[in-house]
Amino acid sequence: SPQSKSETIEKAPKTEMKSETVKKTPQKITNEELPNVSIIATGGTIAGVAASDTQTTGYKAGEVAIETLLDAVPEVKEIANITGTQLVNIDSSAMTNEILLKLAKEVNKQLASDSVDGIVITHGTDTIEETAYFLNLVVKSEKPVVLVGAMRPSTAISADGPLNLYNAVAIAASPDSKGHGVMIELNEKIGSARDTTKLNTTAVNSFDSFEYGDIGNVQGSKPYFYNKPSRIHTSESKFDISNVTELPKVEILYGHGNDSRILVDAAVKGGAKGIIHAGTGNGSVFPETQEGLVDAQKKGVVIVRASRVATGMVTHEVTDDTNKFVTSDSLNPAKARILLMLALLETSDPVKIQSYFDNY
Ligand SMILES: NC(=O)C[C@H](N)C(=O)O
Repeated sequence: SPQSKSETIEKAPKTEMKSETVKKTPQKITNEELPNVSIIATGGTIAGVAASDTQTTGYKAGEVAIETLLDAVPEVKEIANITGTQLVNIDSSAMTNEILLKLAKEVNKQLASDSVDGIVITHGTDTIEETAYFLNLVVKSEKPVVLVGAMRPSTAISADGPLNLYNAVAIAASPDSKGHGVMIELNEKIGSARDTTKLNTTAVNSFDSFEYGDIGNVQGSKPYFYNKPSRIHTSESKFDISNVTELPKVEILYGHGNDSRILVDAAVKGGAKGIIHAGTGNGSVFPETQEGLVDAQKKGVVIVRASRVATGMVTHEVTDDTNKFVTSDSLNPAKARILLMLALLETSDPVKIQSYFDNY
């Protein structure tokens, strides 16, 4: 079960693992001249430990604490004053709505302070895109928030965590990064929270925003930006979780041939307030499942037609108006679930909810 440990590190620990270049280049700039970056650690493979340095699967994610992550990359102290908080230490497949709310409140609290210029969140890659999109919708600040993970555990040969973490700090420390919404950094790429997704189960270059493009990249301690997300995010977003203690239950159902309504009925019985249907093609639904969804909608459950296909939008059809269904635009089912949970805090009117899907 997720550990809930909260602590603040005033100074990053000294480490033995320094490169020669770092040793020979004493810092000339005083700490007061450096931006202040807060790192919030939540676990993941970036904090994962394997039995040997050649083991890159079957390891335990969310094992080492933030101090150890920083030990591996002491160079971050040359580009920012670092403070650290260990929020939880979990494999991100175990992410809960409770932790999402706790994290969002912590981020908003820290960003409200003049002593924080940007935030880096270390996170497992399995659900990093959902957490990033959630924060993109509820963070009330223009300051940079960067989520970072790794595909190889911290103990692996050529672990990708240290450079990813260094690059994430470089992004969070730069004034150029303001106003881009929440970002995801892996593999020197800067992706938007809305459009970046995991594309490969194990490869280091797993993350991409393949349909709409990355927003930038980071090279030599500096972010370079080329695109700005045009959908509503952060300060402009209407979603406010400051007084929210629980998110509505939303289930995702995966469409397929020879489907049935069994899982739709189970979701309704289980108390779902919303259902994301990851349909075939352009969000198509198997006939019996469709009947189940129409019945669920009549009971007040909000139905969103999304797609199990990796790219493209689900178009809104006249039949959706008749059925009172919402369509997901170009959000994948996992991200559609995040938006629907927040939308349901406001309303259960499908027309209103459709307008959120069209704009966020
Ligand atoms: N690469 C990773 O971080 C995967 C891991 N299962 C996690 O999401 O925590």
